[in-house]
Amino acid sequence: MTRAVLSLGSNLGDRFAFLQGAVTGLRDHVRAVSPVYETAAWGVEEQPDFLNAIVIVQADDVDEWGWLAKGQALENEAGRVRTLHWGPRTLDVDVVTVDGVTSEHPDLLLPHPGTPERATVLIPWLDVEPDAVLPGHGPIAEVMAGVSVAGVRRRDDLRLEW
Ligand SMILES: Nc1ncnc2c1ncn2[C@@H]1O[C@H](COP(=O)(O)OP(=O)(O)OP(=O)(O)O)[C@@H](O)[C@H]1O
Ligand SMILES: Nc1nc2c(c(=O)[nH]1)N=C(CO)CN2
Repeated sequence: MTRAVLSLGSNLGDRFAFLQGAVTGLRDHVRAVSPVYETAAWGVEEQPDFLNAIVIVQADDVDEWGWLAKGQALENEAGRVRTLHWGPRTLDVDVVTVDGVTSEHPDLLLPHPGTPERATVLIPWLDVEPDAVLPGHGPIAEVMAGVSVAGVRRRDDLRLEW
């Protein structure tokens, strides 16, 4: 059995519908879904704001590569076109962590190396798992203490169904 933390992001088209589509696609495996956050883009800053959320999933028969494949299938279903690195996208699904698994394979780095710097991941993750630990970095509450919360706003008017 594996349990994974997935990060969802969208900043093109009907952003909320793309996040909801991903959660619906994962529904057999979903254990928790965070609130939705409106977030200023990092990386390439001249692009529309993102909606971000975290989903906790669990399954008997899905390993870390299986979670990556499910995420990529959902991105493809959302019509994602790969253009600019860190550029706009209808749907991004990152595998943040998989319990008990670390990986240095470039196609599947675990934990996802961006996590310790990204309030867009840490804030929604804290909402659903306040005691979570990021392997190699410690409790996420402590990691978050060193990260700016600027540009991250909770959207209580948006709620993902699962
Ligand atoms: N933990 C991971 N989760 C998702 N994709 C990963 C992970 N580790 C490595 N990758 C690889 O990253 C590539 C996808 O990169 P993508 O274009 O989505 O990056 P990005 O979302 O723009 O940037 P970032 O990965 O920094 O969030 C894929 O080839 C995938 O195999
Ligand atoms: N706020 C925000 N900015 C981003 C995001 C994201 O999910 N949220 N994802 C990116 C590429 O992975 C690039 N920039």
